[in-house]
Order: sequence, then C-alpha cells, then structure tokens
Amino acid sequence: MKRNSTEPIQITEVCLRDGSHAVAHQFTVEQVRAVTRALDEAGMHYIEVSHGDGLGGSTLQYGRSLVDEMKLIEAAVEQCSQSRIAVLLIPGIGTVHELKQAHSLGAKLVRVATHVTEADVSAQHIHFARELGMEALGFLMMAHSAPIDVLVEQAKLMESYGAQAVYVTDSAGTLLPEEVRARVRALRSSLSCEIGFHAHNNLSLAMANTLVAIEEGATRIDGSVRCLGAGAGNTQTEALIAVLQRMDMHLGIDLYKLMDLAEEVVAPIMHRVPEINKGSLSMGYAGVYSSFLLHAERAGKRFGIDPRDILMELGRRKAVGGQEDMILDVAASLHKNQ
Ligand SMILES: C[C@H](O)CC(=O)C(=O)O
Ligand SMILES: [Mn+2]
Repeated sequence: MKRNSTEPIQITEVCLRDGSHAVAHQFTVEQVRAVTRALDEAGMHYIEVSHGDGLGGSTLQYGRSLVDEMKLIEAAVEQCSQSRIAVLLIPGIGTVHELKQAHSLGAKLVRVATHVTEADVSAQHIHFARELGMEALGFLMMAHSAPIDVLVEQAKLMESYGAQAVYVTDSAGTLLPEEVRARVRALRSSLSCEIGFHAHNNLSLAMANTLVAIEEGATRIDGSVRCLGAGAGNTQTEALIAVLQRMDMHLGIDLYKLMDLAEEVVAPIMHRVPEINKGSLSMGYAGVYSSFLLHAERAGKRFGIDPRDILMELGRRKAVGGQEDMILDVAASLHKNQ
C-alpha cells in the first residue's frame, strides 16, 4: 500500500472502553487487569479504559458501571510496562475533574469526543489536558452526518485548541470506503496535526474503511480485539495487525500474543458476540450511533416493538449521542401508534 503519510501508525485498543457498551458496562477489575496485561505484553501502543460513554458516563441515562472507572484505570495502569493508558471524555458527561483524576492515576492520553458539529465544546478540555501534560486528541463522532466542509471546519477548531490529532469517527458504522477516503483526504489537506480513524463493523466495512483511511494518511487507528465494541464491534485488532503485516507494515505488536489474548482472555468475558445481526446491521444502514443497540433492544422488549423499527426511526430523527432518553420516547410513540 502506498501511504499518504510518513508518520508511524499508532494503534489504540478500545475493547476496554467501546467494548464496555457491549457488556453493559460490567467490566471487573480482574478482567481489565488480565486484558491490559496481555495487551501490554503484546506491545499495544495505547489502551483506552473508561465507561463506554467516556469518563463520568456511569449514570442511569447511559448505564451504571459495575466498578468505578477510576479503579479500572488504576488497575490498567498498574499492568503496563510499555503501553500507555488512554481515556475518552465527552464534555458535559465527563468534566475536567474526572480528567484530572484519571491523569493522576497515570492516564497519558485523552480523546475529547464531541458530535461532529460541536467541536467548540472541546476547547476547555483539550486545553486542560495539554496543561496537565497529557496527549490530547479530538474525536469527531457521527462523522457521516455532516458535510465534508463542516467536518473540516470542526476539525480545525479542535486543532486550534491544541488537539494533536483529530479522528474521523464512524460511530454508526455507516460510512462507505469512498466516503472515508474523501473525509480523511480533506482533513489531511487542511490540517497539520495527525488524522485518526475509528470504525464500527455494522456494514462489514470496518477493515476496508480502516485500510482506506491508512492509505489516505490516517496514522491514529482504532481496533478492538475480537471486535469487542458497540454494535457489530470495531475493526478487529488482531486481524488488522495480520493484514498490515501482509502489507509489510510492522508496528511492533506481537500477532501471536494478540491471537492468544483474543481467544483465551477476551472471548470468555464477552456477554454476547458483537456480530452483524439485524440490530447492528440496521444501525449501519440507518446511520445510528452504535452504542444505542442495547438500549433499543431493551426498549423494544419493554414496549413490544421490533428494535429495528426503533433504530430506523432514530436514524430518521438524526438522534445523536447523549439522546439515549429519546430511545424510550421513540419506542413509546411507536407502541401508541400500533
Ligand atoms: C461514546 C461513543 O461510544 C464513542 C465512540 O466510540 C463512537 O462514537 O464510536
Ligand atoms: Mn465507537
């Protein structure tokens, strides 16, 4: 592959954060320890640990965590001799208070995540992280839902606040390869900082889209071991490492160790296998935030509605992250109109 960047590729493993959605935020300290230890031994660059909705996400609205995420972050940091621990923060859900605490426990990087049109709310958190000496990256969620010129304008804002990379985040797993290409290319030509890419596999395009993003110059790449992420999961990390090695890109991550971790450590802790099924496929098709899946299934059960109808309606209403309460509203109104 001819890459449009000479910067090294850095992988962020997200199974302990995005995968938190898939286990209804029920990770235990022992599970986080075991996964982090194995990832560190494999040479993973960054390991993200937080509630699925980022720091401070443990609420009735988003789902209560079994264990306080600060305990999980602390446990993960203790296991690392080479990997760096990252956290996710959505301004308004998490605050600088939680960020300071995560930093004091040893988190080295924060991804400040906003809806693709709301980058302005990230200024305070990016500035604060940089003052703490953390790496601070911007994460533009639901990147399919804004025109490319808006994505570029919003990414430039994050860069102006001090973000060292900005991600195209395909939260709904709905982008097609050429749509990823156009987005990463536009950011590459307008920004000086690194570009990242985060995929969801709802349309079975996570790997293809990730390769296109890398080709266009994205250097911060996300994956989840065994696809442990929201919806149908993310780009499968161990498969990505194998594919990149086949392309002669060697990132210093041990493939055998990742394979062992996937089968022996991650598979046994999965409550359900993230797969392309009617729920996740509907999200990819309708452009719905992947973390809505379990909420829509629960609402469907409660109101006797097919979760696909709820997801399609959420897509029509262009629901964004943070509007989890709308899932119940939609289910209730579909029930009423039955
Ligand atoms: C809070 C979301 O789960 C962040 C993310 O991983 C995405 O938008 O995708
Ligand atoms: Mn995600």
